Amino acid sequence: MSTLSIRDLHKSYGAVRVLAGAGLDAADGTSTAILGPSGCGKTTLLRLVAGFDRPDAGTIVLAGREVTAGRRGLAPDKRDIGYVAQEGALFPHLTVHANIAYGLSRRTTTASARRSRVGELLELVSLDQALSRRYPHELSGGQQQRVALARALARRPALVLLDEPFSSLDTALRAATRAAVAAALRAAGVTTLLVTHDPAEALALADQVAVMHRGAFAQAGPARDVYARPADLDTARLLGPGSILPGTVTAGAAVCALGVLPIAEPRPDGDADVFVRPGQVRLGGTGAPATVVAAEFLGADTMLTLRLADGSTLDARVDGTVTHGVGTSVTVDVIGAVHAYPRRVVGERGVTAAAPGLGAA
Ligand SMILES: Nc1ncnc2c1ncn2[C@@H]1O[C@H](COP(=O)(O)OP(=O)(O)OP(=O)(O)O)[C@@H](O)[C@H]1O
Repeated sequence: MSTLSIRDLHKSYGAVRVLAGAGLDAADGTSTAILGPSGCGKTTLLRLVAGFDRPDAGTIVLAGREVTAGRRGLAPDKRDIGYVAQEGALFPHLTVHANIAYGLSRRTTTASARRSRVGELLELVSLDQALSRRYPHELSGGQQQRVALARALARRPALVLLDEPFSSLDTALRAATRAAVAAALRAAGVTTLLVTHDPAEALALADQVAVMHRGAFAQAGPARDVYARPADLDTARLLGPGSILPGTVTAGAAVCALGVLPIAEPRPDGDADVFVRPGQVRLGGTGAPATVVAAEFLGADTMLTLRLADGSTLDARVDGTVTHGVGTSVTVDVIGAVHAYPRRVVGERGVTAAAPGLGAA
């Protein structure tokens, strides 16, 4: 059963069209990551679901109830939604306990029931009970985000919305907070919508990844499926780095400066952009000749930029112990299937479009 059903949502601010027919379903108890480039409309979509703003057209159904019905739609506080903003937005003058208990009604719950619920929630988000007497400024950024999640979960909402909840945290804190939040959400069994522009975050946290471009969803599905078969070149690039090589699809295989390569999904014959991830490239063997034009040492890995025989460049992620200087001649092979998309051409007014006669990606 779907907790959330979004259909054909449209929203413009003045002349700026932000959402253009966005549609998405989130099944009960699952987590969905909305992944998209900056400005594609992710936060706007979340705000419409939360009820902070009204769509121009389209419907949002939450737990079987159309919350967009009527002139104003259902008020945000009646939607049974928990919201975690980019920087937690805890009340600075309230303790951790009071922040988490904020949404628990004093009319319907006793002080001891509230204390015990706050204790449960602190445990759920892996925070020490002793923190409950502290104020937000006495917590690290990661702890603040976990308190914000505990507060959002306090009333056992049908849906939790997370708007880039880890973006203000540094790398180490980010990984630990992400793991704690993911575990808490799983344990709570609550349906979750997470907005992010970080592919690692989307792929690691979510059951479903929904890719948004220019106000609509290009693709949605299980994280592994979307990563293995991105619907278009923009989606492939959004999910992680890769090189785009000119080539063709011929008899079901990609043909480019790297040779004849298997492709991940069937494509019609024709000119193509061939997309290769840096981790797929192996040096040595009998592969295509290339020259190292740049090398960046990253610790465990080294990122090499290679020039191929036809002049195109290819990024390769190799072991950090490999020391190939600029100018070194190497050979390269590709592991696994690559992606190939009908070649995009720049239109008369600078608009990119699929090359004629190749159909949609
Ligand atoms: N209230 C508003 N008035 C005018 N324009 C707005 C308003 N809210 C959003 N926009 C515009 O809508 C577009 C989408 O914004 P939105 O915040 O939804 O994008 P986003 O995908 O969440 O981006 P980011 O990842 O950078 O946060 C942007 O061009 C933004 O400037």
